[in-house]
Amino acid sequence: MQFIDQAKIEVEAGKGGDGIVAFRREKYVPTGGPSGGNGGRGGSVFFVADENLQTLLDFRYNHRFQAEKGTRGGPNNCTGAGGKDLIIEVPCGTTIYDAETGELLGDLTEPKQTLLIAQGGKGGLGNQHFLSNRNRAPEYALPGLPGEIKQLRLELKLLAEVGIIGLPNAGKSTLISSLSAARPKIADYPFTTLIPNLGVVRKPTGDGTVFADIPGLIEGAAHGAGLGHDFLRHIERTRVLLHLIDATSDDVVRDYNTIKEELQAYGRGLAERPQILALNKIDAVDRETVDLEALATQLNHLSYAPVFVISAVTRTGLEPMLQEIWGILDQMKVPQEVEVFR
Ligand SMILES: Nc1nc2c(ncn2[C@@H]2O[C@H](COP(=O)(O)OP(=O)(O)OP(=O)(O)O)[C@@H](O)[C@H]2O)c(=O)[nH]1
Ligand SMILES: [Mg+2]
Repeated sequence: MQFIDQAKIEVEAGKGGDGIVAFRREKYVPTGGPSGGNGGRGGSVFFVADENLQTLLDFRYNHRFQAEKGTRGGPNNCTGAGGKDLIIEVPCGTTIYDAETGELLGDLTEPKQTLLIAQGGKGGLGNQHFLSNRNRAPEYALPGLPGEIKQLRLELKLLAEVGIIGLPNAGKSTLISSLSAARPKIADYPFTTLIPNLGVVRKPTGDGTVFADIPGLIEGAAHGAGLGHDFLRHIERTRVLLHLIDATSDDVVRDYNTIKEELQAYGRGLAERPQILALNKIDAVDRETVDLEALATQLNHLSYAPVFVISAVTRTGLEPMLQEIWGILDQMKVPQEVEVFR
């Protein structure tokens, strides 16, 4: 499922260091020549594509980026130190526009791909540079030039990795808001008028993973009922399905099967996508009359998928469920080692 994540930032390259006015002062040399060094170059700003980043979430908290200034020139013709370049890491697939003109500045698609975005200012020339036959003692030097400043708009097509599915009212929207505090700013994807909820959930490693709450799954969705086709097409691009089932329903097995049949009817491998089940709303279940353990076991036998019992409202049981999801996603990233028999 694709969405567009956006961020607006300002980058400023470092100003060049000023050139200085100085003269040689040596023993027995009454009037030494000019010796003011040039200023150092200001640091530039670069973008680098990083395959471990998934979203532009970090830019929501950090809008302004500045590279280091160059330092002033020194006496004895010493050139000032250059400012350090600033490297900004962005997810692969980030497109960078000039926010003022709308001009496309670059598209970072490959890991480690680099783009110079704002050039550091040149250092100013020291007075030694202005020595001439006519002026043996120039009293002036040039200031460093300012670094480029740019207002940028970053755009990234987000891929939701985890799709939350289930019947209406199962608690999908509630779950996504319990799992994720921050939400990316989303521009709607052209072919749907309803925007599924997106949430970015942080892994223990700090990376963001995009979860999408996919509404509109009802009986007959695979044949186009409701918004079925559109949403099922979205799910095709997620890697793990989190199937939410209302534990207070009078027949959780029927509910599970309804969605399962829709996935099967749609085909294209959806029914075979790694899936985990979660019996939701356990806070509202009357434990006297409902045996949750037995229900979970029954669903597990039906689906061969891990089953968790959770409450999206009280946030019970969410942690182990997330652990399972991270495990599945990690396994999909790392190619399994293959044993070779000779
Ligand atoms: N007691 C309890 N109620 C819950 C829980 N999760 C969701 N609900 C309630 O269930 C109702 C439906 O929740 P939603 O999150 O809107 O469900 P949904 O799956 O997004 O529904 P649709 O968008 O219509 O498909 C709301 O009244 C929620 O407050 C839970 O863990 N416990
Ligand atoms: Mg909803």
